[in-house]
Amino acid sequence: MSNKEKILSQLKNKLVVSVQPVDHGVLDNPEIVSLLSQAAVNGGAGGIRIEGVKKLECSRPHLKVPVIGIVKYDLDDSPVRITPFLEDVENLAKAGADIIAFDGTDRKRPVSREELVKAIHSHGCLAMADCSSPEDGDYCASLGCEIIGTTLSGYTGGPIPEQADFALIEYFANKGYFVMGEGRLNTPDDVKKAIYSGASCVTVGTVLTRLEVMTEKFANAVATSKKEL
Ligand SMILES: CC(=O)N[C@H](C=O)[C@@H](O)[C@H](O)[C@H](O)COP(=O)(O)O
Repeated sequence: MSNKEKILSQLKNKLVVSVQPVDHGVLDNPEIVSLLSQAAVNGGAGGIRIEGVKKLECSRPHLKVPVIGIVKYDLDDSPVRITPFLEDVENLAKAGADIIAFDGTDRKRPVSREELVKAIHSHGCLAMADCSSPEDGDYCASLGCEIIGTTLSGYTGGPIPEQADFALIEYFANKGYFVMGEGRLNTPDDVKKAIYSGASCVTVGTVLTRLEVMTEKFANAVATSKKEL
């Protein structure tokens, strides 16, 4: 079995946990990301997604499951945030990523999607395209991306929908892609629906690893249902 087949078979029908604590929050550091990742694996995660080279470096030695690496930026001249540069591909690969995910959308970007995929493959990693639409997925699949994700559906303009994009999962699955259902999968039922829609595996982030975001939801629920003393 090739390395590529091995990694895809390890991920098939598995939960990936995206361990991306709130930016600049108290949990946003490499040791904590490493511990959260290990806890996620202990709870049954079959893969981990990590943002940042240092965090990946620190977590990798403790993880026996496939690791998806990304680096995120807020650029002045491009809306693309996820792994826009070639040097990040190199650094993520050196830090031990098995898979490198990048923004697979057709938007203004510093480096073309073709160049990114080539670089990811040249480092022996699998390429995952974070897509927003059927066109993104079809194009990135034609470039040889091994994993097509719904990660960016709902995040390229307009209001963010409540629900995950199950229709996009189904579209990609019908094309025969290895599909990562990702984005707004917030409950075990969402995850089941994603798999039934054809996802090969799923990624869950915010509800598991952004403690401040989730706490705020509960705190608001309490605050808005206060009874008079
Ligand atoms: C749109 C974007 O930048 N998504 C990011 C990609 O890395 C993360 O912020 C998400 O947490 C991740 O995709 C998992 O999704 P959710 O947190 O909804 O389970």
